[in-house]
Formats: sequence, structure tokens, C-alpha cells
Amino acid sequence: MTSGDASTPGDTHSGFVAIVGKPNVGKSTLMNAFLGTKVAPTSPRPQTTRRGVRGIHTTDTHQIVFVDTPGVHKPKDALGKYMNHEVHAALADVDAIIWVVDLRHPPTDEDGLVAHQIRDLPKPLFLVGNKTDIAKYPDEAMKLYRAQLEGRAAETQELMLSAQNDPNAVALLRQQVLDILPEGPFFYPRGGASDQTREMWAAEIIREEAMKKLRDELPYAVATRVNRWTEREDGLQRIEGEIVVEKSAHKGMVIGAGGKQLKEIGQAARKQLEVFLSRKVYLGLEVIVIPGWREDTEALRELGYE
Ligand SMILES: Nc1nc2c(ncn2[C@@H]2O[C@H](COP(=O)(O)OP(=O)(O)OP(=O)(O)O)[C@@H](O)[C@H]2O)c(=O)[nH]1
Repeated sequence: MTSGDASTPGDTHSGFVAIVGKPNVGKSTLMNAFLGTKVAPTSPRPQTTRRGVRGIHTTDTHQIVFVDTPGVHKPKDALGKYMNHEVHAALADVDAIIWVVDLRHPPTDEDGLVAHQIRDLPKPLFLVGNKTDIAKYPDEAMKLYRAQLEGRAAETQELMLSAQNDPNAVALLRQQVLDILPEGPFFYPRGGASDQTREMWAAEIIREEAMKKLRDELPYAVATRVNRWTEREDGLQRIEGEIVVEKSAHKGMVIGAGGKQLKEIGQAARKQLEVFLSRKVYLGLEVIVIPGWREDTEALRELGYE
């Protein structure tokens, strides 16, 4: 079918697909590659993804809603618990699961935690070995990951690829996922690639750049939000955001000597926003303190982690 009423059940196939795995294996990179655009933040630091960001891929007849989940890890604070809960909740609701593993290394305890969560779920599973471009012994590593699923009864498919450098393999995997979607109506209108507001999306880009620049524990102690977004008549996007830290001592560390670091974070984020929006952007950034926000349920909710 190439046209007609694609919202009638029976004509269309649709489903939610969770992308799970331990931190830093390339889940967000894979989701962005599926969508051909940047929906989720990525960075070389583990635990960049905090929310279950949804990315939507729609064809004439099929719609996949990818749910990018935070990396499964042993939680140290309320934010960490929230992140693991996001994974658990995502797994309960989805029609299929993509488990991403890093083929540069053998499985760790954290991979074991993921395998434990998904092994007995009666849903189609795709085991995706990522980073083939830099893995020395991909086949051997894949064997070890496969062994973690031993005894699994439900359908399992496998693929090794580079989410970052192999668009053909990513497209093949996306097709395999499309092929197993159950019949059902679309969940989202055509045309959108994500369920985030533009403010949430921009805040995540700012956080990504902050996480790349900050050192030690600080990347994990910042949150970001965008409070105002206005568009000038000439098309300039004026975005005003905040970087939230836990202690006043952190404020200076984010701002840096003479404001240098904050300026660098702002410039890097602005460049990304301009590329993805194809518009000139003015980005105003302020650093504010919400004491102990990572342990404060109210503050977590206010920052969008609910
Ligand atoms: N060389 C190479 N690097 C990759 C590939 N996929 C992802 N990466 C890099 O691995 C790092 C982590 O990628 P992310 O997509 O942020 O990983 P994630 O699993 O979403 O991480 P969390 O948010 O911590 O759960 C980034 O520096 C990516 O650029 C790949 O196929 N090849």
C-alpha cells in the first residue's frame, strides 16, 4: 500500500521498540542512525541518556517508536534509580527489544544485569553487536554475549554493525524491525521524529556539551533546561537555558575562569543547534544552583525526570 487511510488498524503495523544496554555501548548513536537525525544526546561519557527518549520512524504503512533508554547500571542516587526504572518501565511496554552490546569488550556484570532482565521476556529480541569498526575480536565477543541469552525461548535475531559508520547495516536492522511489527494503528502523526518538545531537545544538546567538557563527578551533577525560546522575524532562534548544579561550589567550576568554560559549552551547543535547526541561533546560558537536586524528588520532577 502506498497511499490511503494508513490509520486504520489492519492496514498498518506499528510498535514500540526499546533500545537497551549498559552505559556507553552506543544506544543513542544507534537510535539517531535509525532516524537519520539527532534525537538523543550522545557523548563519550557513560550515563549520558537519562530519559526514555522516543524516536519515531514512519513509512507509508509502518511506524516504529524507538525508546532509547538510560544505560543499565548499579544506581548510586535517586537519579540513578529513576534511570533504571525508566528501563524497566520501557521493557514492560514494548513490542520488541534491541539489546546493544560493545564488541570491543567481553560482557561485564552490567551486561549480565541487562541479559537477566530480558532473557525471559516473551518478545522478539535483536542482539546488536556494536562498534565493529574498532573491535579487535568481534566474533569472539559476540559469542560470549550470545551465551548470556542461553535458554531464551522467544525469537532472537543477531547483527553486528557500527552504529556510527555503517548506515547500510543500520538500515537493514531497521527493516528487520519493521518486518516484525504487529498490526495496529500509528501512535504518532507522520512527519515527527520525536516525542520531545523542542525545549527538551535543546536542553539535552546543552547537557551533552556540558557533559563532554566537565570533569570528574561534575558531568553527573548537572541538569539543563530551556525556559524561553523565541523566534525573531529574520529567523534567528533566541534560546535561553539554564545549567543546574547541586552546590554553589560547582557553579564556578562550570563557569570556569573568566567565564571561559561556560562560553565554550554555549558555543558548542549553539553550533549543534544551528546545524539541526538550519537556523541562526542565539543561546543564552545561565548557571543556577538547586541544592542536592539529584536526591530531591520534587526537583527531579521540575527538571523533567518524572
Ligand atoms: N567507533 C565507534 N564509536 C561509537 C559507535 N557507536 C557509538 N560510538 C561512540 O560511543 C560513545 C557512546 O555512545 P552513546 O550513543 O552515547 O552510548 P549510549 O549507550 O547511548 O550511552 P548512555 O547514554 O551512557 O547509556 C560515543 O562516544 C559514540 O560516539 C560505533 O559504531 N563506532
